[in-house]
Amino acid sequence: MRDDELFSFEDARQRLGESFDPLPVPAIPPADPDLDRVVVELRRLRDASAALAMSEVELGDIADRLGEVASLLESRVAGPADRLETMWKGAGTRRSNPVSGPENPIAPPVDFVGCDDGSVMATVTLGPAYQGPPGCVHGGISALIIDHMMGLANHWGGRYGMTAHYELDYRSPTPLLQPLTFRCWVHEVDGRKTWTHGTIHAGDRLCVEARGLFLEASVPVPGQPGTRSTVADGSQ
Ligand SMILES: CCCCCCCC(=O)SCCNC(=O)CCNC(=O)[C@H](O)C(C)(C)COP(=O)(O)OP(=O)(O)OC[C@H]1O[C@@H](n2cnc3c(N)ncnc32)[C@H](O)[C@@H]1OP(=O)(O)O
Repeated sequence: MRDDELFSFEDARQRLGESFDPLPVPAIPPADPDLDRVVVELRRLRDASAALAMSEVELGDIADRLGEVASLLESRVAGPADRLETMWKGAGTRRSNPVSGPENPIAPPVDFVGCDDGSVMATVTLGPAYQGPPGCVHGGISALIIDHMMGLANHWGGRYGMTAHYELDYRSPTPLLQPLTFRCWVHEVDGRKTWTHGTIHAGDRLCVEARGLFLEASVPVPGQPGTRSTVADGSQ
């Protein structure tokens, strides 16, 4: 097989044959609209804070005001252990995962689309909060997004599993502040094993190639004795 064939998604669906039976992810149930608004505001703070160091802002006053809000929230929300249990109810972690979760301020967020060709695709522009080399996306952020997206591509291809092995080639710098196209697709399946590939492009330029091996597996769900999650659909 030629190297470029390893990174061709166009025949992903054909390659999967009869086993390509997309399992659409149901729409995320809406939450209290004010909850989503809170996270939108937190993301604005995240992006603004990346530029504070050289600003003219009176930072002492800002720190005091943010501290008041943080104290108010901390005194009223469940602790991390309780939250780990409740976040598996309803939409599961689809609302809280660090890549696309509307409740997670560190999620850029990334919105994914399942394509007829068997791949999953997303276009996202990342800002300075995700910087690694000057003006470029941190390599770990690229890895985070693709790993998560491979899980969705597996789901879209009728597969599931946990990442057992994952490798990336960073082919050229991945720019901040420009639209990036992420694409992932199931490359090969064998029993419990799914090999999934992914790419990031800036325009026509290839930035990252990734390969992952996923193994069918399950883990216990916090707070639900006897229940295990297969990481099949992003929630259960
Ligand atoms: C929808 C949203 C999705 C989000 C997706 C996010 C994806 C993730 O980040 S998952 C989190 C990161 N991954 C993990 O934490 C996994 C931790 N690892 C594990 O739990 C285990 O190693 C697990 C379950 C993957 C495999 O364990 P186990 O089932 O015992 O596998 P095991 O029986 O040893 O091996 C099965 C086969 O896989 C192969 N294999 C196992 N691990 C590897 C590996 N790292 N590299 C290559 N091959 C491997 C074995 O050689 C064996 O092959 P064969 O059957 O041909 O002999």
